[in-house]
Amino acid sequence: MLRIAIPNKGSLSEPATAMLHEAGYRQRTSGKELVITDEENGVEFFHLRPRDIAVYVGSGKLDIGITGRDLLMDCAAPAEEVLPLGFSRSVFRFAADPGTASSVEDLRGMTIATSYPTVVAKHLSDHGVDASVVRLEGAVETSLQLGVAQAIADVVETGATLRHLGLVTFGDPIMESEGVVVRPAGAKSNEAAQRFLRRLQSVRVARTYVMIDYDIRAEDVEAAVKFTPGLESPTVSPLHRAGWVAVRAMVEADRAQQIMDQLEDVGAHAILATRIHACRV
Ligand SMILES: Nc1ncnc2c1ncn2[C@@H]1O[C@H](COP(=O)(O)OP(=O)(O)OP(=O)(O)O)[C@@H](O)[C@H]1O
Ligand SMILES: O=P(O)(O)OC[C@H]1O[C@H](OP(=O)(O)OP(=O)(O)O)[C@H](O)[C@@H]1O
Ligand SMILES: [Mg+2]
Repeated sequence: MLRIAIPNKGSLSEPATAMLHEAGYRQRTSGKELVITDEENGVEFFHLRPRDIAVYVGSGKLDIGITGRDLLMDCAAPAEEVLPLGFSRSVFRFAADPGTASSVEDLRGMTIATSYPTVVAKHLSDHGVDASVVRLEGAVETSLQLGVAQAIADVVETGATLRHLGLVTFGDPIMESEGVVVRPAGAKSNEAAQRFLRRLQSVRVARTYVMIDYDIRAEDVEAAVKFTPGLESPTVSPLHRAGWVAVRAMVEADRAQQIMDQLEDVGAHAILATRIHACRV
C-alpha cells in the first residue's frame, strides 16, 4: 500500500481533499477520521498537521505527502517537491509599519516575528543581514503592535489582513508557495507512486483546459482553427448539412471567452465550452 500524508486542517486541507476526490480516491466523510484506507486504489491516507507532513515523508515513514512549498522549506527535512498542485497559492513577504524599512538590508539589527523562522533566517543570511528572528505560531501581525518585533515575515494571500492593520510590505517577496507533492529526497521512482502522480497531474490538466466545440462553414475552418489548434491538432468532422464541419479542440480555460469571441468573428456557430472532468494527455 502506498502511504500518503495529507493536511488535516488549514488552507491546504479542503483543496487537497477536493483534488484527491477528483483523482478518484476515497476521502474521509467525517473530520474525525485520521487514517483512511482506499483498498481499491491501494492507498492509505494519513491526515496530519500540514507542518508535520514533510517531516514524516523526509523520515521515510510515509511515501508521499501533500503540503505547502513554504512549509517544506521551513522544516528543512530531507524531502523534495516532485509536483506543484496549483492551489493554496501565497506569497511570503516582509511587512511593517510604514517607514520602518524599504528593503531586507534595512532589517539589520531588528527583530522579525514569523511562523517560518528557517525560511526567514536563510533569506536574511543569503542577503548578509544580521537580525533576530522570533518564532510565533500565528497572528504574527499583532506582534508589531505589542512591541515584540519591528517587522514580520508572513504569508500574504489577499493582503486584507495587512491593509486592515495599516501595515505595508517591503522588499522582494521571500518566496512564492502553493500546495505541492513531496517525496523522500532521492526516493526511487516506483510504479505506485508514479500512478498517484499521474492521476494528480491529470486533474491539473483537466482544470487548466476546457473543450471547445463549434460548427463552421468548411471554407472558414482554416481561419478558425488558428484560434483552436488543440494539443496535437483539432478534430474536424463533417456535418450532415453540406458545406459545414464541426470542430473540437482543448483550449486554456482562462482564455476560453476570448477565443469564443474570435471564433464568432470568423463565422463559427453553436460555440460550446465544456469542463473536462478527467483526462490523460
Ligand atoms: N491566507 C492564507 N493563510 C495561511 N496560509 C495560507 C493562506 N493561503 C495559502 N496558504 C498556504 O497554506 C499553508 C499553511 O497552511 P496551515 O494549515 O499551516 O496554516 P493556516 O491555513 O493558516 O491554518 P492555521 O492558521 O489554522 O494553522 C502554507 O503553504 C501557506 O502558504
Ligand atoms: O492576505 P490575507 O488574505 O489577509 O491572508 C494572510 C493572513 O492569513 C493567515 O493568517 P490566519 O488567518 O491563518 O491566522 P494565523 O495567523 O493565526 O495563522 C496569514 O498568517 C496572514 O495573517
Ligand atoms: Mg494561519
